[in-house]
Amino acid sequence: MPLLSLNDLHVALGGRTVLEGIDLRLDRGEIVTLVGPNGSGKSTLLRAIIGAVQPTRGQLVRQPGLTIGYVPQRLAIDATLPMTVTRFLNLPRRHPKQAVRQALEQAGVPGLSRQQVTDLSGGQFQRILLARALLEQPDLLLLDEATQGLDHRGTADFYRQIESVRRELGCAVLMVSHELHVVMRASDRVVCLNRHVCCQGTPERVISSPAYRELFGADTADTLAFYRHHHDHSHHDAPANPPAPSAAGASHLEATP
Ligand SMILES: Nc1ncnc2c1ncn2[C@@H]1O[C@H](COP(=O)(O)OP(=O)(O)OP(=O)(O)O)[C@@H](O)[C@H]1O
Repeated sequence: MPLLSLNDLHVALGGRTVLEGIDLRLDRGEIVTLVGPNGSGKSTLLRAIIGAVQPTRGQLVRQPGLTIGYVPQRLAIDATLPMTVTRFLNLPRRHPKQAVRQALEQAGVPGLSRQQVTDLSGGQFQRILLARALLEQPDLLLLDEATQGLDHRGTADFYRQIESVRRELGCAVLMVSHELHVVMRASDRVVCLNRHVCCQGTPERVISSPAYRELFGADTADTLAFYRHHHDHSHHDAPANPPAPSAAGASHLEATP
């Protein structure tokens, strides 16, 4: 049984259909990225999965006992409120000390427990939100543009952390991202959304599909291909984050550096 399956899912907000006929299945251990233009329904889809919005038609079937960790697009914290990271992670309910320590380690920020939340950098705060989601021991981790506002390095580091979380916990990850060039390396599958699912498959298949090119432009697809070249040779300056091997059977888009 899949962790989650959406069958012909429709969602209407304010009397307008924003998601239409969504069929999607998520299995344990896979990293799936949702891409799509602004307003295409990506956040709404995540919110439907956590139960914050109700489908108007279709089915959303969760594996019994499924636990979901959710990292929202943004979270406003009252800057005048003194609060340590540990205290923040224990809201709204307390967790054992060991669990908090472990979540911070898994999020890649083991040393931040006593830091004031308001003193954290943007990248550190996103890691704390990730730790908060990991406290739930999720089978499925949902990330809604979790790297918004981070620089290129911070973004790449964050996605590397997500891959390590997936390895350690064996959870599935569904993430919304606009940073396609970075996400390409970390995703097993890309789902392109524009109210309905336009196309889905391995990153290579999606960027070369006509539906994707129509939405984002052929230029974007060609630029992205550059980021996923395959190394059968060595460089003098090895990249800090070498591209992951491509999935078997994927169409091969290659650019020479
Ligand atoms: N509470 C609401 N009431 C009415 N319409 C809404 C509501 N929330 C979202 N919408 C509309 O639903 C559509 C999808 O919004 P959503 O936030 O899911 O898109 P998105 O793909 O995540 O966008 P972005 O990339 O800009 O974050 C948009 O047209 C938005 O205006």
